[in-house]
Amino acid sequence: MKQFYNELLPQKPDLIVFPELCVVGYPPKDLLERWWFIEQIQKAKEELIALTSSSFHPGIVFGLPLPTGEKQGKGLVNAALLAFQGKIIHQQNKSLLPTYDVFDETRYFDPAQQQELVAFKGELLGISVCEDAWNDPEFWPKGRRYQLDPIQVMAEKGATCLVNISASPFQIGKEKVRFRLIHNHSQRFHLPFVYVNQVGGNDDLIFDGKSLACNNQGDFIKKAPGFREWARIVDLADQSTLIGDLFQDSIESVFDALVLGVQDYMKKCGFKKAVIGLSGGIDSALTAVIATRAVGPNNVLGISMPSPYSSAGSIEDSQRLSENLGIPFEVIPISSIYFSYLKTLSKSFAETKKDTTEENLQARIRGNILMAFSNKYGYLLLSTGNKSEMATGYCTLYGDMSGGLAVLSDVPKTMVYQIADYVNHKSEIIPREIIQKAPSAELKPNQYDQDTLPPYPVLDQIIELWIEDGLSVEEIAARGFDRKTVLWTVKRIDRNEYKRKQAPPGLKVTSKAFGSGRRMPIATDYSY
Ligand SMILES: Nc1ncnc2c1ncn2[C@@H]1O[C@H](COP(=O)(O)OP(=O)(O)OC[C@H]2O[C@@H]([n+]3cccc(C(=O)O)c3)[C@H](O)[C@@H]2O)[C@@H](O)[C@H]1O
Ligand SMILES: Nc1ncnc2c1ncn2[C@@H]1O[C@H](COP(=O)(O)OP(=O)(O)OP(=O)(O)O)[C@@H](O)[C@H]1O
Ligand SMILES: NC(=O)CC[C@H](N)C(=O)O
Repeated sequence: MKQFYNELLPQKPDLIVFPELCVVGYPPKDLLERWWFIEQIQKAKEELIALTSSSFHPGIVFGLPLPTGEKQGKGLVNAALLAFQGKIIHQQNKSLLPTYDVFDETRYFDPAQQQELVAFKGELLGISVCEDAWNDPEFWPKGRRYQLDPIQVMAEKGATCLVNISASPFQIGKEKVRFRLIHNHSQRFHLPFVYVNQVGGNDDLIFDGKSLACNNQGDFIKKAPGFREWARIVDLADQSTLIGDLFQDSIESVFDALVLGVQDYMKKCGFKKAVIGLSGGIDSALTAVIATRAVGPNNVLGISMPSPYSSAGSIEDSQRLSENLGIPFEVIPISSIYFSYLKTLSKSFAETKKDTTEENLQARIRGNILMAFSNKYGYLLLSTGNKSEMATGYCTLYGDMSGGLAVLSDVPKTMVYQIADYVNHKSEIIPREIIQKAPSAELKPNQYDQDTLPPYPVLDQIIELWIEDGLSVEEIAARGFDRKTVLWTVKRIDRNEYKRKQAPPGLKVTSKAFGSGRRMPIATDYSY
């Protein structure tokens, strides 16, 4: 923050705006329950105020948790402060505390009691915090709506300029929603609107930035690029509106989001290098591309671990992928370990037939080897399972589910292919053979995903309707899907909740990811 402040000073801005809770990151979760954490926030606040002490310096708006000093309630607010000439000249707390999906703000914060404006350099500023700008019926199709509209209150009190500081995580299609939201406010009240969003990854959430500003007609006059920190001066009287393609293509933005998610997870957790099991399949290939883009080719190790059931292509294709990416590559055959396991267990399993037990042994041997590299060299193991597999439990607990971060766990298999096509749009990075081969776990002879699962285009639509849209079995079937397939899929999704509870955290890119925003019981028995 200080660096940006100092960089912008020579351009003599009036006001510098930073995002919601920028002092602590979003969401700080139960750290907010530690008194020493709150004390550190106070120190950071004083340092930021001190930046503005010279009378030549601009004001700054920034977001942070602040104690209310009250014995009642939660005792904290999610606040926006305006500091100027070494003092706080305005505090506006957040009114609408989102408590749904990944948001849990009523657990920690008390809502604002009122909306106030602040006079600043000839303007009356209406400063709001993220969700306070989201009370627009257009965006709550299921009827959820707050009674209060803080933006309307500020406009009616006579604001001449609206500022919203946000921590709005990425999800597919959300960019357009935010644009419409801010445009609507600006046009409705004939006021300029400055919207400043966080950027960076925090665990499962990826903040894409893409801050923007409208003039008093609702025309966009500045848009920040996505997925990187950026600061520019905006003249709110500017009438030269942005035209052309305002929205980033959604597949490209999912790729960028995943890269940033991996990059920040590794940086913030102290990992320099990552390790990935390369099967010659598309999931591990795409994971390797994302990791390479995130931390550079010298920091990603690909390991091929052929078993008796691996196709010849599994090693060759992985090797070609590694060459294309410029990442180091090792081959560690697992056949002898696998046969040794079978021998060790042969007496105990003598009366039994081969089943998934033997399949899973291979996945677990690979998981063990990858974790040995993680332990020995401090690599982060990236797991490769996609959303379709995580939904249906088509993955082995303590096997291919091993790892610290599940890069694709919110990316349906059909989207994995779309992202792979995007990756290859300029030149072939993922070898064509990897994209064209039929998905196979290669854990027994002639095993293909489609022998166990419905075709991915069908499966992914059912998953979306069940998980993201919350439809019932009957509603999904009414959309033209075979009822038996729908029932099989949703039962399998429910039955595999136990696996997802033990899975590594995954990066959220859809409106409903498995993770902090979807809380389901494991032990359930209800009719569909
Ligand atoms: N409610 C519950 N709470 C806690 N634990 C529960 C449980 N229900 C079952 N379990 C346990 O879970 C075990 C079954 O889970 P698990 O051991 O994972 O094995 P399972 O799900 O039976 O088998 C894994 C399946 O995934 C396929 N696979 C594996 C690896 C990669 C890929 C791929 O294409 O990427 C596919 C593989 O071919 C097989 O069909 C049971 O033996 C039981 O111990
Ligand atoms: N032969 C192998 N060598 C190295 N890693 C493997 C191998 N087979 C499987 N894995 C690891 O286990 C994960 C699950 O792979 P699997 O081949 O079973 O199915 P998949 O979900 O179709 O993945 P992929 O598309 O990457 O093959 C792979 O992504 C990879 O990380
Ligand atoms: N931090 C917030 O208040 C985020 C909630 C808001 N609806 C968003 O996703 O942008």
